[in-house]
This record gives sequence, C-alpha cells and structure tokens, in this order.
Amino acid sequence: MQSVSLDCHQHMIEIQDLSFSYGEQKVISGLNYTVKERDFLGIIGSNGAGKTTLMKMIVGLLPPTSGDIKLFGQSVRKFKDWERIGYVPQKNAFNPLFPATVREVVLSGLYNNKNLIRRVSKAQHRQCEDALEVMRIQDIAEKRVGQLSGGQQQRVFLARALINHPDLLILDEPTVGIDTETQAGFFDLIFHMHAHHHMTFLMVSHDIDMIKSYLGNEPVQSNGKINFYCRHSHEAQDCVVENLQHTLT
Ligand SMILES: Nc1ncnc2c1ncn2[C@@H]1O[C@H](COP(=O)(O)OP(=O)(O)OP(=O)(O)O)[C@@H](O)[C@H]1O
Repeated sequence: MQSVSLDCHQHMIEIQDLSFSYGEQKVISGLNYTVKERDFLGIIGSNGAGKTTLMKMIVGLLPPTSGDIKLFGQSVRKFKDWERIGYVPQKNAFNPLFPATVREVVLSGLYNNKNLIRRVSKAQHRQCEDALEVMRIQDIAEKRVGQLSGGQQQRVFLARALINHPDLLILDEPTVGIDTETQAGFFDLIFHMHAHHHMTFLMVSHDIDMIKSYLGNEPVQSNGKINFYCRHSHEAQDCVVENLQHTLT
C-alpha cells in the first residue's frame, strides 16, 4: 500500500505585508492574509478602501509598492501560469454595437500570447460548451453580446473566465447594475459552484447581506477598511477521508 500525503489546504494566495500607494496616497498598508484551496473569500469595504486595487495586484495588473503576493506558492512578480486564474473585473459591459457572439467571446478566454493564432481544437470547443452550460447561456450562444441584458452579459464574462477551468476565480463586484432578482440567481450559481466544483473564489461585493448569508456574520479579518469573510467548501473531516481514499487506491 502506497501512502500519499495530500495537502488539500494548499495555499492559493499569500498576501504578505502588502502595501500600495498611488503616488503620495497610501491605499493599502501592511496587509497579510492567506487564501487556501476551496476557500470562498468575500471582501467588503467602503468606497475607496482599496478593494479593486488589491484585486488588480493579485492578477498582476499593478505591482505592489512593498511586500509580496504569492500565487500557488510563486511571487506574482514571476508568476506565468495565468490560465489557472479566472478574473472578471469591475464594470464590465459590452458596447451595444460590439459585433462578436456570445460563443466567440467565451472562446476568446482561451487566448493568450501562446495560442492566439492557433485554431480552436475540438477539445476547446467542448470546453466552451461546458462553460456555456454551467452559466446556462447555451440558448443565446449565437446572439451578439452587445444586445444582451446586463445580467446575461455578466454570465458571458463568467463563462469566459471559466473556460480554462481555473483553480481560482476572482470577481470584482460582479452584480453591479443587475436587478435584484438576477443578482440572487447569480449568487446562487456562484455559491453552488463553490460548494460543488472544488474551486476557490475571491469576490469583492457591496452586497453585505448576500455575503453574510453564505459566509457568516463575522469577518475573519478586518483592518478597519477592508473586511474579509471566508468559508471553506469542505470541513476538515472531508480532507481526512480524501487522504485515506488516496492512500488505499
Ligand atoms: N489609477 C489611480 N490613480 C490614482 N488613484 C487611484 C487610482 N485608482 C484608484 N485610486 C484611488 O485609490 C483609492 C482606492 O481605490 P479602489 O478603486 O481600489 O477602491 P475600492 O475599495 O475598490 O472602491 P469602490 O468600492 O468604490 O470600488 C481611492 O481613493 C481611489 O480614488
């Protein structure tokens, strides 16, 4: 019997003594936090607290002024494996005249510098169908994205972020500008994915009630401006069972 030790609480993001300034304006100061595999981290804070700045540093769009962020154990300054991370930025919206279809936009999530000019393979078309299905937008796959509602467009952005099967999905205020009913459906979907698809989530939101309903009433950390709420998708017990099964097979 081969015994394999699995760390099912792998560190996905390590924020280490992180600070950021725009010129003279210090926005983030000495922040520390570790996001583990299958956590759902909800981030709540007032306007201007630095939430979007933090998200941009995590996805490599802004360099930290000091300190570091590690992604899957590697400094963001050297990190290259961006396919492992899906990112839906704040204030997404397509121009009504944007000519691409839903399917084309979702497929564009596959492109990076390496495969920009490659043909889309059969397997990648299947990945696209999966992403459309998970977001329940197969029926509108041939529609032009610019002509969809805000809620439908948001699902398209999510499907685009999901097509590479990311280990980590980062969402910055994903429901801004969407009506209450659609928002509720959207959160249901996200929370369902967290519980059943073994993914790790980071979500900035102003919807404190929704965050608390899923992640609990008390923040796990607060620096007075930014509050972190967190829930792990499985109890430690599941981790033990998985390790045991792995050992036995
Ligand atoms: N490109 C920039 N140049 C200069 N200052 C900026 C820039 N982007 C943001 N800021 C400032 O940094 C602070 C933090 O902004 P950030 O967008 O990170 O806050 P936030 O918590 O996401 O706010 P909101 O909830 O309103 O989206 C704000 O005071 C903002 O004015």
